[in-house]
Amino acid sequence: MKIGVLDLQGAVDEHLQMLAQCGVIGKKVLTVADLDGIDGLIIPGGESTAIMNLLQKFEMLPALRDKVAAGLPVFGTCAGLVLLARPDALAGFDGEVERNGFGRQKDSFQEDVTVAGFNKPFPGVFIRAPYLKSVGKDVQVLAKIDDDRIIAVQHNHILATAFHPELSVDTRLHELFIQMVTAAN
Ligand SMILES: NC(=O)CC[C@H](N)C(=O)O
Repeated sequence: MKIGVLDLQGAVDEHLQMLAQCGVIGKKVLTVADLDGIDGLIIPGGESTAIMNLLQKFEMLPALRDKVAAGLPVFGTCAGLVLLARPDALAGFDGEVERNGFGRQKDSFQEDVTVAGFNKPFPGVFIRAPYLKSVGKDVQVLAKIDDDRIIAVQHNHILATAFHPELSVDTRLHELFIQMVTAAN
């Protein structure tokens, strides 16, 4: 199994280390050609506007959009969630994003979150994190915070979290994604 990590900007090495801990060798994806032959893709956190600009600059956006539409499993964390939700970016699922949704006071924080299907809380690392105000009917909400802020979703072959699982020691979300990749291939 080959899982790519989009390497334009953001927390790339941490995702590669997490994949390695799960027994999967990740591959850095820097060009359109790198998208060929991968079974799944992780889009890291960072700055969604910067990643979007680089996707356009390196002419990767149409190819990646097509792959997402064709069923390539994608796991987006933080800025990756923003790009998956934006209709003009990857349009991976239907959701209304509030960027930097936790404001200045709580720019960065750690909080245990309850994730559907997990038997104990997940240590959520939030860094200028977005949240989803609402999602489409066919999008499964995996976690919420503060009652109504959606922070993890699954939609068919798409997984997205507002927090950074790669910055925790908990591999369960990466394992879930690896299962999704296995199931899709
Ligand atoms: N840690 C992050 O990925 C922050 C995301 C950033 N606030 C954005 O909108 O792109």
